[in-house]
Amino acid sequence: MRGLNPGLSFICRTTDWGLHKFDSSSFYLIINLWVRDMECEEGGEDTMEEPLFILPSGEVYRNPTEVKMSQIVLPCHANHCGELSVGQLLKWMDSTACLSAERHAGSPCITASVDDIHFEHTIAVGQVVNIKAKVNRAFTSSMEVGISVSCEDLYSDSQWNVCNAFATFVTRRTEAGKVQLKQVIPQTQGEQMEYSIAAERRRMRLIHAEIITDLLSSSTAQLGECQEYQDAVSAERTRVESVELVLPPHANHQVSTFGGQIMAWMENVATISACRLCNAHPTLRSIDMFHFRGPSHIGDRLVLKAIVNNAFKHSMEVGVCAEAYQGAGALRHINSAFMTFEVLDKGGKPRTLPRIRPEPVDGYRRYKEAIARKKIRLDRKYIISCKQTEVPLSVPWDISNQMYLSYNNVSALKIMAAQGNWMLSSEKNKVSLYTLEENQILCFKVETDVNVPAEQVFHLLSDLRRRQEWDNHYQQCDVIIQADEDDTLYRVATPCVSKGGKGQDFILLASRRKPCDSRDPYVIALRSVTLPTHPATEEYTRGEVLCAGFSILEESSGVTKISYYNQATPGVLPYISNDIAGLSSSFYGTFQSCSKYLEENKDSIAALPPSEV
Ligand SMILES: CCCC(=O)SCCNC(=O)CCNC(=O)[C@H](O)C(C)(C)COP(=O)(O)OP(=O)(O)OC[C@H]1O[C@@H](n2cnc3c(N)ncnc32)[C@H](O)[C@@H]1OP(=O)(O)O
Repeated sequence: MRGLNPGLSFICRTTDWGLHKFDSSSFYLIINLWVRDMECEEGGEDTMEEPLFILPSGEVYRNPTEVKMSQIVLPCHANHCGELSVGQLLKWMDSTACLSAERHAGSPCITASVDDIHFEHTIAVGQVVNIKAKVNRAFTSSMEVGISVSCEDLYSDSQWNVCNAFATFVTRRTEAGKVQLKQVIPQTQGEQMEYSIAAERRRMRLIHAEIITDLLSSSTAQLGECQEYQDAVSAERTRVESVELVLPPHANHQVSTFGGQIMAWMENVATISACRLCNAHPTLRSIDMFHFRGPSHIGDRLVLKAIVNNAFKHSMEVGVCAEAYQGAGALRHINSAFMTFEVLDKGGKPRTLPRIRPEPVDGYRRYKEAIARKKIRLDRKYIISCKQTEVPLSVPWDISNQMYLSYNNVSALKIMAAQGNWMLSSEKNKVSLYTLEENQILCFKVETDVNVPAEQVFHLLSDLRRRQEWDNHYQQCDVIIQADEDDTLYRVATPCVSKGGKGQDFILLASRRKPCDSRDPYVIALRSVTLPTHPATEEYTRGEVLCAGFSILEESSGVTKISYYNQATPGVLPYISNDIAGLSSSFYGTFQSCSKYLEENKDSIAALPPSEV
């Protein structure tokens, strides 16, 4: 039963609403879900496949935008080590994703960007590459396409994941102007989840360049002088410049330069550059976002430049840039990316790399920026790539991981909200309490309708300082840092629940999001973070929240559904006591005072100028 003692009674300490308890029906639910979870793992099911979804007509549902490509890796697709060249893989990924985008749009589409990609495995000649792409969400003229790549060994009948990527495609403008794409209607739970998180990924994508620039300028300023290493390789030695004439075979079906071909050329020069540092075969591990800044056409000369920006113990960062010109025309910036390489020994372990000696001025800048980007990448890996259950409760917050922490905060809440197997536990005065256990985490959802427009509910609930006005579990709430317009760090203190005991305090990151379109809810996500300026004190027990928050959706004019979510982690489950009545009455009481407060104050919120709502 994985740490669960059926004889124990349970008390769950949730962030906001004090101590809550469960009854035996909840306990039965927890056990059942746990057992189901274990059976899945032991059965060794293919985790890459979504379960079949049967339509009311009895037919098996298949996403209408889904496109699949399978390719046997031949020697002509491979490098001299017999591994599929990543450039070739990028071409196949781009084509598959473009066909999916065009299936949704019904018109020609171009690649605008491809988010960061991390390659888990190399693929050998003779193995099969299976690529699957589908449109997760359409915005105005752009859409996010999710791409999954797996490798299949036909002789051993085994499959494994190679990478996942998200690409943004844009429909070509017509003479009438920008095209408005039709919406994607998610059908399965997986599609619902991707649809919901796509909005958050888009937000991050569009601010990515600006945020990274700010981060680099603040963090490189803190770095001291470059370290001098004996036997370091001069960065100049790794510089590569190569030109390609864009010929008809390099064009896509719309007669502009095929995006996959540009990425493949970039990967080629980056590999040469990496090889010059280590004099060995480098393996590409990850690529930081490709952004296609402008088009290129047949007859263009594409100038590709690469250089090793910095080499660390086991990895190096190569900067690559693609520029185009026609005849005597000026250079146009087409694309830039950063690629991380490793050199593997015979046992597949990363080898120690030679260090780099940068050139003065620009070389130093690139060297320092590579250190800052490495930290950002590690933070990203730690926060985003970890499974939710592996992320420690409180992650240290700092300016360099702010973007990924707030992404993680919002997406974790959206993932919880998109779960389809919530079970109604109890209902009272139109407030419903649901429970769900996933991956050893017990989740709660409390839902009610209020006669207040969603925007006003959002305004009131997203300022945690105002919560004391309706929630007596919030004793004190102060803003510590206003990270940006939508992300705030608070310290919240709650009163003690037992006689003579201590109160609890929390350091919370609150991330608020307005809807991307009318089908989206307003979201207020909360999670614990740690801040060196706010350590735990003697006076309070430091409490932690893995994932909590509100989803606020206007169902009809002036009627809004408020859903409050919270998670209890395995760590607190053993302390949970067997009394759902306590849990329910606390949730009901708090929710009712919240609804009452909203309805009483809606006029004062409505009177606020639009900029403040
Ligand atoms: C067979 C594979 C397909 C191919 O080979 S395509 C060839 C390679 N790709 C290219 O040549 C594209 C070159 N880039 C361009 O033409 C332009 O930059 C591009 C993508 C049209 C965007 O131009 P803009 O002037 O920014 O146009 P816009 O402001 O109206 O925006 C249009 C929609 O694009 C989105 N967008 C712009 N930059 C982005 C980015 N970095 N990442 C993700 N999305 C991005 C933007 O949000 C807008 O979306 P929406 O219309 O609001 O839904």
